[in-house]
Amino acid sequence: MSFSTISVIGLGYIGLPTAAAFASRQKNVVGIDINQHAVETINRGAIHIVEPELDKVVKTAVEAGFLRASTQPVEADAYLIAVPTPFQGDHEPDMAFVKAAAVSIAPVLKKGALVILESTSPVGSTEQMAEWLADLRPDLSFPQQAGEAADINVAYCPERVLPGQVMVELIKNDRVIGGMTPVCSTRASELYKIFLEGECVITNSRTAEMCKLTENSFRDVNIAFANELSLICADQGINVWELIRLANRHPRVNILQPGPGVGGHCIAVDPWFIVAQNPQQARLIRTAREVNDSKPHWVINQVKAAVADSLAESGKRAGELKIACFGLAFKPNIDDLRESPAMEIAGMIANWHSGETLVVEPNIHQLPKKLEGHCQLANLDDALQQADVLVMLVDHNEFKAIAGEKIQQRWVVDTKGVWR
Ligand SMILES: NC(=O)C1=CN([C@@H]2O[C@H](COP(=O)(O)OP(=O)(O)OC[C@H]3O[C@@H](n4cnc5c(N)ncnc54)[C@H](O)[C@@H]3O)[C@@H](O)[C@H]2O)C=CC1
Ligand SMILES: CC(=O)N[C@@H]1[C@@H](OP(=O)(O)OP(=O)(O)OC[C@H]2O[C@@H](n3ccc(=O)[nH]c3=O)[C@H](O)[C@@H]2O)O[C@H](C(=O)O)[C@@H](O)[C@@H]1O
Repeated sequence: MSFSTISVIGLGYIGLPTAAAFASRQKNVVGIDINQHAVETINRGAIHIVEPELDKVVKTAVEAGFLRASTQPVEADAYLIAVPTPFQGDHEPDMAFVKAAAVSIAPVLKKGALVILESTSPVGSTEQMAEWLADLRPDLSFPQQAGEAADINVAYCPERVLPGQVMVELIKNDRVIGGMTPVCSTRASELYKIFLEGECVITNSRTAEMCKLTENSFRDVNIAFANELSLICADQGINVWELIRLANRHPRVNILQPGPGVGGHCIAVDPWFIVAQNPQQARLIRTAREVNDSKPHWVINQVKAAVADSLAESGKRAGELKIACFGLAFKPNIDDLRESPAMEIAGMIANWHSGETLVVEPNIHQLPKKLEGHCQLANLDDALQQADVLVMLVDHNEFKAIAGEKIQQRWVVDTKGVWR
């Protein structure tokens, strides 16, 4: 069966670009979201999130009539579910959004439909989702009972785009396709081939789920290695960035970069899904999470030491001393503050410091609520002129371009090694 109507459930950083990619290939796409504001914005041909090039693709698709958004699920030939999968409690995966999405499409499912889970999910989630659907639609057969002959095909197809490059990577990256049966995989591959230039690599749903978690855990473990090195080097009086540059000259060594910690809502979250399912075996993955999560606290101690040195040198009282934090985003040149270690550090500094804490973040116009009343949003030049202690947290292009003489004679804590 061909795909004349495609429905994407969840129109956020993943769902909206995916919906727009299908619509740009002249497929009839209906995006579903529980967020009324997102739905209205998209139906105006605008976007509610920041991602380069997405605005143009959405505008064209909406104006051409191929993309529309709604809060009400519709009958479709294929459904892609891209809703959040955060953790809850002691880092347990929270599948409530996926369940709600599955429950919402169950009444409109028709024989022959394909349902794809894209949300990053623990192993077994696709089978669980198929169970939820089967319970609600006893009149239809699903792969867990009917195998290849099922009325509804179900697959897990994870997304691996990098925020900031989504519109390129969505099309170019290879895609792992984890069907519950080979027929499910074939149909899912046919669907993605509508816009995909990368390859569809077929496996089963459990392996595809684990593959997504593995990719992000791999990155987390490697960043933890760099962060651990930064602690060791600080103790040994060695410049960690020079060390990594040198070590990376080895043909088989490729160390990532240390920083203030690991942020974003993926790398700092997904490895916990493996730990939650396999706590005994996932020792390295857990430790990497702990190393990365503890980095902001180490940075705070560095800041406290710099403040003590600055006070001793200047003879000022603590309340007279100004600290400037450079960057709040979770990584360079974006405005996304989710799970950002820079935010955590700025907040901790402001709570601890009795003087003024300035924050420079060129990608936002207003301080997030958490920091309101505790810090002041300052422009780059004012912060450079006024602050006694400079804390570099995010290597935004604007900060990398600061001339060396502007930061001289100040106490500097540089978590990204850009002002060395
Ligand atoms: N953002 C990224 O770079 C990547 C995200 N992922 C994964 O993709 C999934 C989605 O992530 P994002 O798009 O970043 O999240 P997001 O938070 O930007 O968007 C999710 C959207 O789903 C909507 N939603 C929630 N429950 C719903 C429901 N029952 N029905 C309809 N809509 C509903 C929300 O209102 C929101 O607009 C997550 O599992 C995430 O881990 C995977 C790869 C990359
Ligand atoms: C394996 C991998 O590269 N996964 C990507 C990742 O996107 P995300 O933007 O979260 O990753 P990132 O650029 O590594 O940034 C995560 C965090 O790690 C930090 N970071 C990154 C690289 C590095 O050398 N040092 C470092 O400290 C960043 O500053 C940031 O705080 O997670 C995405 C996701 O799953 O949402 C995934 O689609 C992306 O392909």
